[in-house]
Amino acid sequence: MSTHSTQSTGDEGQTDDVLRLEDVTKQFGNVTAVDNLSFAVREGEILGFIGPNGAGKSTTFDCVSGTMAPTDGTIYYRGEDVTGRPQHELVKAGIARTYQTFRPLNDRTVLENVALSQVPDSLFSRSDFRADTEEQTREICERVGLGDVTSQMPDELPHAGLLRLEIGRALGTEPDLLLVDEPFAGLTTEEIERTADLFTSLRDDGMTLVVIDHNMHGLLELVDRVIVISFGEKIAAGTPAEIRNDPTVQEAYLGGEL
Ligand SMILES: Nc1ncnc2c1ncn2[C@@H]1O[C@H](COP(=O)(O)OP(=O)(O)OP(=O)(O)O)[C@@H](O)[C@H]1O
Repeated sequence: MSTHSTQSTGDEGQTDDVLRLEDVTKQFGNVTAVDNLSFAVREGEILGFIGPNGAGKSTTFDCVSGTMAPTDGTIYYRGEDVTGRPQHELVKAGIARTYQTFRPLNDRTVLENVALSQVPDSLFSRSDFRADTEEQTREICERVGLGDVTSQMPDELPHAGLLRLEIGRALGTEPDLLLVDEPFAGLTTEEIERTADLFTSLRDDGMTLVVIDHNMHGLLELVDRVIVISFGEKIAAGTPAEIRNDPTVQEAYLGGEL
């Protein structure tokens, strides 16, 4: 992971970009889900990526993480053009994501779920499961708050536990850049605080995060900077305070309080 750098506002002229999208468009037939979208993610920041329902946030994550290729535009990761690369290559390069709908392996324990998320090259030595893999897996389980339930099955976990497992599986790939899709949905206020603390600690260790969420209070408390999209287009970028008071953003949310 990389060293945390000093934050600043705005979106232009930075040289410490981890990720840069240039004019990215994604169409599904006649639907333009992402429309000529450009923005950068800086080393060591927690970036909020928000917008109303259907604005194109998850589709942007899909394009960045290699779940699908954009129709047009370019995605740079650490200066390299990675547009349209398959997900397994991007995972190896250091990009991980979580999904709104959790995707655990339901017939595997918590420990096995996290172990199996690790990049296959590092998982086995010949045919043996490496001892250091298990140690690392247990450390990840501890880190996400699942240290006491490593032998449980996913269906025994409460919603917050499944979220932690989703994050643990992403951490198993040892990402530099973690894309988190709506982590706070369905969590209590206390669980939101604990999850936000986990993200902050990951950032403090040098990871860069992009977080989508509709819980504005939780998100704006957490992030360093925010990009707002509506109908696939960027409509605002700034600090949480700037975004809270931005009339364009308030209008996009149909008068909803930010
Ligand atoms: N696979 C698909 N096929 C067709 N249309 C799609 C597909 N995926 C997304 N869309 C459409 O693209 C648009 C953007 O969807 P997306 O899920 O990216 O929005 P979002 O901002 O993540 O929304 P939400 O906050 O509700 O999760 C929507 O109009 C959606 O219906």
